[in-house]
Amino acid sequence: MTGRQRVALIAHDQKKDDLVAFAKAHEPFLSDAAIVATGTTGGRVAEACPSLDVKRLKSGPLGGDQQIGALIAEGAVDLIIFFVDPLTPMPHDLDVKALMRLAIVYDIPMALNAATAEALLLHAEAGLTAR
Ligand SMILES: O=C(CO)COP(=O)(O)O
Repeated sequence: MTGRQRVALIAHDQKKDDLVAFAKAHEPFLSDAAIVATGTTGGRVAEACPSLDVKRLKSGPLGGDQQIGALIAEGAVDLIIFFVDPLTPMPHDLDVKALMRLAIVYDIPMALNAATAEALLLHAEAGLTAR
């Protein structure tokens, strides 16, 4: 993949600390990327990592997952890091499922937990195409 990577960052509430730590650990790579994030996640990441270019969308339960889904459909996302909380029921579970479905439809690399996110960014940082 060439050019500036377009990375979507999303985390459920119980996973936000983990995603912030992940973003800090990968700040050099992410500071070269154009980042979109759901509202609260984006605020947390931008606060912790001032060097990052983070575009904040709506909060997840208010449509943020659907906005990211729309960006996927438009071909505007190269990589998705989504730290999912599998233990808490969500009012917007259908939106989360729809986002994941579109990532599969368009074959966009998507990490749903920290271990996969590490692997995906190692790959991207090595300059390898992620797909
Ligand atoms: O709910 C989310 C993803 O489903 C995340 O939304 P926030 O980043 O606004 O908390």
